[in-house]
Amino acid sequence: MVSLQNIAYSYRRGKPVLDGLSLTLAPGRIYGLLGRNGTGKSTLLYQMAGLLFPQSGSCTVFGFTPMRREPAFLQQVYVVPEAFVLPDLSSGAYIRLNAPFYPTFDHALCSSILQQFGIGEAGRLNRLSHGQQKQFQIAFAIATGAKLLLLDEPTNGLDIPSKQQFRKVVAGSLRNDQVMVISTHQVRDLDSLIDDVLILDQGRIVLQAPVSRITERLVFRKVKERAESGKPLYAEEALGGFAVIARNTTDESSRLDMELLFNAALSGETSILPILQD
Ligand SMILES: Nc1ncnc2c1ncn2[C@@H]1O[C@H](COP(=O)(O)OP(=O)(O)OP(=O)(O)O)[C@@H](O)[C@H]1O
Repeated sequence: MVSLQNIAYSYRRGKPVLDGLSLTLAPGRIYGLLGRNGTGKSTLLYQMAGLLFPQSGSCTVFGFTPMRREPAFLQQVYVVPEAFVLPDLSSGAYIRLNAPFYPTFDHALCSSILQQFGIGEAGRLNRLSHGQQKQFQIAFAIATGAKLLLLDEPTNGLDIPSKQQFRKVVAGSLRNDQVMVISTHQVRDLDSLIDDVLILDQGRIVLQAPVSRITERLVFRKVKERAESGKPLYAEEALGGFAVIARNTTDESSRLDMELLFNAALSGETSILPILQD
């Protein structure tokens, strides 16, 4: 269990990035952390990882306080940062040097994911392309078996087949005692991968809801005329008509349009968020 209570954090005085943020994450789930550029998604991930310390409030991760940075905690958390530099080492040498920090590291799983990404025979890591370096980092992260996996914009730099591969690898490898948080502002990349949506805005989580609850209570439709959907809760122009969100009053089954939900949640439209509350 990951629990953040009333966290505040600012880099510069008077400019809070996190401002009274509370959040609880359960094992066995993949959370999609969405937010505009610069809203504080990375800052939030770093609080959970013990890389930044809350200025007020409390954070606990599987019973540990991340800011204490105890070795037993650090073995159980892995962050793939948005930007990183890999050393001038072969993948095998990198794994031999770094895997021992993670007692649950699974070498067979690491090789299998690297194969799936098509970089099984990777040469020197610093000579791989940016996208391939990202794939290597994702494979290493999953293979650590860490109970908290934090992926910051993991699909940035991946081409379309690699994004599909990423979704397949992640969906197929999470154990039910692990929590994964994937931050992105490219909301479509998380389609059909995540269990729960988290939206961060103005220092707080403005929406936390399982995808199942969202599609139970709301319907997402494409219509030619705005009026076709009765009185939608939210509508925006889309190719050939409108994309709309309406209340699901007839157990209609529709596919979550994450981008539309994200736009609706941040549009100032106040009727949608209360409908999705627990
Ligand atoms: N080291 C730093 N010093 C000062 N300000 C910072 C620092 N790191 C981030 N910020 C500021 O904090 C805010 C949140 O940044 P953060 O990187 O957490 O956002 P983000 O949601 O991850 O953004 P993006 O989607 O663009 O990656 C931004 O306004 C950013 O300029």
